[in-house]
Amino acid sequence: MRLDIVTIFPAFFGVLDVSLLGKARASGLIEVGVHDLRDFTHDRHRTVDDTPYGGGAGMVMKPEPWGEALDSVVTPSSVLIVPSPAGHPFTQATARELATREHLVFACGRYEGIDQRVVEHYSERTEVRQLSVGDYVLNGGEVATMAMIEAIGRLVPGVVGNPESLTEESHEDGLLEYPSYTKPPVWRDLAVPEVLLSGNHGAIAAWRHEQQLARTRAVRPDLLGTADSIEER
Ligand SMILES: COC(=O)c1ccnc(N)c1
Repeated sequence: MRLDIVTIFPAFFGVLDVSLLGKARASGLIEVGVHDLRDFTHDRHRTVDDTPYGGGAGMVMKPEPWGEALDSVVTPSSVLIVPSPAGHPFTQATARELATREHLVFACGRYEGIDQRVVEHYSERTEVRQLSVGDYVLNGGEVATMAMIEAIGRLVPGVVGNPESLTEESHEDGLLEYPSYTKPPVWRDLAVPEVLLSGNHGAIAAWRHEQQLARTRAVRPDLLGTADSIEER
């Protein structure tokens, strides 16, 4: 998989050289290119924004630099991802799907966003996905892009050492994950649930599934379908 990121803060993505993704890059599983949008400007001030047509507060990112920057990385088989609070929800299912793609390009907008014609133009040439990481606003797409890259990157085969650890996580099966415990068996008078020490794998699996259902009902009832589908889970 190759990732290309266009941003006015390229240094922000230096962290991709460490952590899990650092190893994925070193092993060649994931190639990452970070591009400074200002390198695609031609004026002395390296201008990337201007006032909005129709008035209003803030500034809008100009289409010309974005056109030159994206032309340098986007191909017909790319997925152009534009992080936006107005985007479709980015979920674990989205991450799973994008982890199967060969080339992802992230366009990190700032200010009041990118001139809409950029999305319009590239939608004619490649797959464009406007994606939101939650119902809140950030100052720029960089943090959202980092979150999406981590969620996607860890699902790329070979990136996470033990693929088993990916199957029992929150949202993988539509439920929140069960609580986890490790040694010591008692800590500050708090004991690990007996069933987990029983060695009875059937009882442990049943307890964990019940914990998933209880947690999901309590914290994220929106993830549960109709009543009958809950029992099927
Ligand atoms: C500027 O980008 C955002 O504010 C943003 C991007 C993706 N998801 C969000 N919830 C916000």
